[in-house]
Amino acid sequence: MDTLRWQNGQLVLLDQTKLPLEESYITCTKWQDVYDAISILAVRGAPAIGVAAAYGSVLAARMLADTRDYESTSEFLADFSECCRCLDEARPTAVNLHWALETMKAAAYGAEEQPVSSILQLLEDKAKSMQAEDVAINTAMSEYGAEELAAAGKPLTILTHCNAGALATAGVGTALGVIRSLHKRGLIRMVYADETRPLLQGARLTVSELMADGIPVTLITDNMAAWVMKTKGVDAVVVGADRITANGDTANKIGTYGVSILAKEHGVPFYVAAPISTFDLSLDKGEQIPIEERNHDEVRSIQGVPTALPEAAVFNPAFDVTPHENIAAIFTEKGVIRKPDTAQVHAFFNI
Ligand SMILES: CSC[C@H]1O[C@H](OP(=O)(O)O)[C@H](O)[C@@H]1O
Repeated sequence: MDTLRWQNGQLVLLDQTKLPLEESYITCTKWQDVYDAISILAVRGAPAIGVAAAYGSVLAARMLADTRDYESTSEFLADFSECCRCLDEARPTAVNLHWALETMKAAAYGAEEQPVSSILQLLEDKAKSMQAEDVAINTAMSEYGAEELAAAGKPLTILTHCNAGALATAGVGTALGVIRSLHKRGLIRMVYADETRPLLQGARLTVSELMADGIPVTLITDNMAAWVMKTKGVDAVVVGADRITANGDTANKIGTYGVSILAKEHGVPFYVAAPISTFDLSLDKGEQIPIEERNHDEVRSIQGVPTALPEAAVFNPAFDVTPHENIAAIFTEKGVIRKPDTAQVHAFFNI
């Protein structure tokens, strides 16, 4: 199952809202299709959202060129930027969406002396290279993370939250990439996967990914994490990320912050695996990260089956922020940031 693939000038997305019981695909022929797919989490996960948006911008560029005979490239670029701005509004927290669209805009403006037809091909090539690069990024990050955790010298029991796997990226995943690499080394005893309410990315996606790879995994409900840490010998927590600020504060799926506190209480090291593109160094600390709030019916139901009265008041933040003090290390494709804080992050980025 490909999370996403560019096929005959169209973006084909695995519809993750239907997994794990149904494998169906959404074919995006215009950028608005990509916007919709991102907003309903048919495609999800920071890196995958970025790559999908990059292809969405290619669809936008083609639509503009097909519907108007531009007198100047600058007019085309202005309209293209507006489409990118609209795509950028699909979801607010994962910075990879913004990073990817800024990258595509920079590529387009870097060729503003060229005719529109050349820019169309350049944008398609750029989106394809972004997808290929994410594959390599995942692999490099996974090795750095596995190397760090292999130092324990024994098979490990890992707890993870949400899905930071192949379904969240173009490659093997971030947190699940580290777990896959550890498994290849014979260093996974068990993975405990939080179901991750309300949308159950852990139960629906992480468990099925790891089972498909023959990696031992046990599904737990989110409220079991503390007891599992206390009674099951969890050696480490490894999660993904959606946005990391300059001091190492990390936004990730709602519930991650609580897991980090439980980990601290039980003396379990807490790790984040994320690509460089997930860092937002324009923000000094996590309280500045925009937190997406989603439809209240996601909390009043499970997979569409009502579990609360329709009038029940609801709070539905899709993410929370783990303070850098709770994070033992951040694994990236360029290396490991241990005990992340502003000084460590700046040193890592040579700022
Ligand atoms: C590899 S990033 C995955 C990251 O994205 C998920 O959020 P969502 O499913 O809402 O896109 C979750 O925070 C994961 O850790």
